[in-house]
Amino acid sequence: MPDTGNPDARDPDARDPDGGHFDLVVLGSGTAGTKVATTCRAAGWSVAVVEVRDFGGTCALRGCEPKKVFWTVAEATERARLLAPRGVEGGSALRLDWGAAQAFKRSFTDPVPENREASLREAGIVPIHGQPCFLSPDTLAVGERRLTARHVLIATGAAPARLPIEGAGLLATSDDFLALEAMPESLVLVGGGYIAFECAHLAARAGARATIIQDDDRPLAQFEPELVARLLERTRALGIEVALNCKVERIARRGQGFAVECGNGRTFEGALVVHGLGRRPALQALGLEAGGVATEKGRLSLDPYLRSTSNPRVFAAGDAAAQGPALTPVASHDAAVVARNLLEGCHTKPDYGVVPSAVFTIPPMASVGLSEARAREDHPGVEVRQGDMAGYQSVRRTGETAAAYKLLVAPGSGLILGAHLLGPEAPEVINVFALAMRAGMTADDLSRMMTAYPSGGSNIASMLG
Ligand SMILES: Cc1cc2nc3c(=O)[nH]c(=O)nc-3n(C[C@H](O)[C@H](O)[C@H](O)COP(=O)(O)OP(=O)(O)OC[C@H]3O[C@@H](n4cnc5c(N)ncnc54)[C@H](O)[C@@H]3O)c2cc1C
Ligand SMILES: NC(=O)c1ccc[n+]([C@@H]2O[C@H](COP(=O)([O-])OP(=O)(O)OC[C@H]3O[C@@H](n4cnc5c(N)ncnc54)[C@H](O)[C@@H]3O)[C@@H](O)[C@H]2O)c1
Repeated sequence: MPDTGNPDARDPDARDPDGGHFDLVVLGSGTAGTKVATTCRAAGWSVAVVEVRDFGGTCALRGCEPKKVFWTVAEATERARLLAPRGVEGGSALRLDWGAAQAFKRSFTDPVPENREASLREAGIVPIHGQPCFLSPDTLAVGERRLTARHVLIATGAAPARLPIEGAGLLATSDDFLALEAMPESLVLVGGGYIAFECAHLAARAGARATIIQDDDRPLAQFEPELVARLLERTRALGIEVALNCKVERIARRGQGFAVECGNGRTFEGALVVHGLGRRPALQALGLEAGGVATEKGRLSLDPYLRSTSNPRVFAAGDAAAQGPALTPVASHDAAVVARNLLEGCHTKPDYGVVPSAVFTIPPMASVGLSEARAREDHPGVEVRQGDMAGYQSVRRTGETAAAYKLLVAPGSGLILGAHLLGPEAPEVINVFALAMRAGMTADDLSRMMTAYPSGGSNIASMLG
């Protein structure tokens, strides 16, 4: 450990095994917490990270990473199936083997807690297991242990939103879904957002009968309606039922499985019912009142620098802060902002202007920047360039039939305001649009850019016309 001249930094754990004073106590070891902890530690601060579950956070253990492992296997299966009549002999008989994919997933997730904890220790950070609870504005209890802190970072992530209906306790979570050893023969996904669509697409490829229930007529409302409509068509063609305008009112056990009853009289049955109703900041049991940390409607009250409005020693980042979309790159961005504000004084605000995101269905859908509706409000006369891509060679050679784009270009300046893509390479190609937007490139600049050919990126010039 480098000698920083700060006595707390030498080894706070050894100095006071039952507690200790730290420059920074971080609550949560996910993307946001780990990045702030390591950045401040590298600057010589004494840092502890308190984690109530395994070290590693949602993305690495129960979110993006394990989901993308399953997606990669499912996508390979689907690709082979689609290309079966075009030369992949035996492709139509292929199916996702969930048990084998689960074992593959665990080869990624199982080592994470030990590795994350070891790398924190190596950096000179003190990892602490347990549930932290504020006792006062600068003191926390973790079991019997007492920690005092110059600063506290709340990076506890999010948890499934509470559903105030009878039988809500019967809902499985995305954690449970991603931990399944075998895929049940049927499942109902309540909510029509990222989690429901991603899980339903995986489940269908593993042979399950999947039903998505959405309370209104706008599933995946963060994405463009035309692209969502195309994805819905493709989703239904896979045999996934998508029930719109169905508000769940009661969940009950029925036989070996469950019945989900909706306000409009419809009932859906499945061996498993999965929560996909949104996630909220995980702030329970933190003793925020004792810490003088104000909340409003279940969210932390933060200033533009991600600092508590009521306790200036406390900051928040990522899903717990809930200032930007609940996504890993946002957690990472928040963390960089908070670390700067802690180390250099509060001058930096987060910038959520260019946040690319993808829903990992098969085919996937991706988006960055403004929606058409928003662009029309903010930029009257916005140019909308849109079209179907099913006939593009890069799409045709995958066998995929659902592919489309919508690009929004500012009138006059020609700047790209938003890009929305559906199709096999959407999550990769969207990053090119994100880069162009971040760099302030115009649509003309971008269409003049050389791209490797043939690739998903080489479609950009055609899309821009
Ligand atoms: C199924 C799923 C799939 C996802 N897929 C994607 C994706 O493909 N791309 C993407 O960008 N985003 C995805 N996300 C969102 C992404 O995972 C989160 O936005 C990101 O992990 C947030 O990081 P964070 O550091 O804020 O919180 P987290 O990673 O959730 O870390 C919070 C940590 O705090 C701990 N904690 C909770 N309460 C306490 C407490 N009281 N005390 C101490 N510790 C506590 C938790 O155990 C956790 O380790 C997905 C989310 C889910 C659920
Ligand atoms: N690929 C990714 O980046 C990814 C994947 C998974 C999760 N996430 C993150 O996690 C968050 C949570 O995911 P999620 O899918 O749970 O939430 P979500 O916000 O994406 O979707 C929730 C859906 O449930 C619907 N809904 C709400 N109440 C309902 C009710 N009573 N009955 C029926 N439908 C109802 C909403 O209208 C919405 O369509 C996402 O918003 C996203 O930020 C990201």
